[in-house]
Amino acid sequence: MGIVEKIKEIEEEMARTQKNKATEYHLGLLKAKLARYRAQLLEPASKSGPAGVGFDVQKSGDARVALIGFPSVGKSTLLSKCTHTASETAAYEFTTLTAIPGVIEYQGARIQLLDLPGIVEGASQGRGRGRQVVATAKTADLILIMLDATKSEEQRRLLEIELDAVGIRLNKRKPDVVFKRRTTGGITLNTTVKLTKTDEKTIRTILAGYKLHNCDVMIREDITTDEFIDVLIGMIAICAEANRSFGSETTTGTRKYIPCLYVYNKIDAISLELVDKLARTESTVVISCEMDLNLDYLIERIWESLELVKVYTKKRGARPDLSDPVCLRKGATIEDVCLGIHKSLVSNFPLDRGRSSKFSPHAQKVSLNHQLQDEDVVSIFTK
Ligand SMILES: Nc1nc2c(ncn2[C@@H]2O[C@H](COP(=O)(O)OP(=O)(O)OP(=O)(O)O)[C@@H](O)[C@H]2O)c(=O)[nH]1
Ligand SMILES: [K+]
Ligand SMILES: [Mg+2]
Repeated sequence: MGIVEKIKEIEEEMARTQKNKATEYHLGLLKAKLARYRAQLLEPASKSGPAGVGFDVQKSGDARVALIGFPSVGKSTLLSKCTHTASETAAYEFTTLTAIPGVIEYQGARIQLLDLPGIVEGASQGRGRGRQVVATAKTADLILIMLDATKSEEQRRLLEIELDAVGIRLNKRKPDVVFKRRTTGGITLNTTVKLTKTDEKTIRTILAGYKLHNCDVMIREDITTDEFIDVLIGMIAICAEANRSFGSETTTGTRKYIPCLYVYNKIDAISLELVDKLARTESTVVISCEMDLNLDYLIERIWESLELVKVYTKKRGARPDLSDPVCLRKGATIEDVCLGIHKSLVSNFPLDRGRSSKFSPHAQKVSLNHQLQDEDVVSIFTK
């Protein structure tokens, strides 16, 4: 029996099984199996080359934003409007056949916007260039799911399914579970909160289902069985990857938690009522590329969603350089600033000295791992 049939069989059994306390444990096992088969399905085929590898476009700038959508929703039109790069646009599907990078300059940041080919249902399973597209999406700091406002609401869910299938979790936080593999000692399961949506027995069954007989698991939030399986598969993939030692973006089993904006284009062609309804939806921006509607607002929302912080650098005895900020991801440290300037700076960093402050005279000496706030001014002393 092939994997696809096995998956179908499990899905049927799950549909047949009533959901209650007595079956929870059995369902957990089925879910674990299902997730494992789906991950296998997405593994690169053994001989047919490195499927699941993204387009070979160099990352550049301070962040990468990927445009994902069905054909002809207006992805290339958007790139051509928001950046100095022209990407071919046309009324027929699959106009764009490769990844086309452009740059959005905003608030001193250089944001790479990637125009990608349109994808179709089943893209994640190797249809068309879809697999390459979704693999590229995995390398993004923000995903723009671009939708045609004149088409059915169904498109949005279909795209989410494709991204989910390659391990992309949109607008979700990674569940707080710590997992450590051991060679002996059995399973140690610790929780810091009361589990109300799953239970210890189910978790142990799932671990056994994965032949994980020796490990430490620490659960720090009230997760569901599905969430547990998801984190577990992600962690197994990371371990497998570490053993293989090639690029992290190639394995589909790993999970990536990426923020996402839903962008409805072509609002010039729908009713005002519908525009209003869509605009009120969470994480959603409505635009018209053709009529230049709301494009500035979209860029503002992109900037916000990326959560970049701007840091100014200052030479000793000089005023801070406000014209050329360094943009970093939220949570970035002094070490990241040093790495951005020159690799050797970190190794030469003598006594953990750096300074970070607002424009106040109360400069503060901080260490390499000090986290930066927006608009901090940083001076680096190597002696
Ligand atoms: N009415 C309307 N049409 C638009 C708008 N934006 C783009 N279009 C049209 O939609 C068609 C497709 O635009 P593209 O930018 O080529 O779409 P795409 O998503 O890049 O398409 P593929 O590369 O084939 O996947 C073109 O005929 C555009 O003129 C818009 O805001 N309103
Ligand atoms: K097109
Ligand atoms: Mg295009």
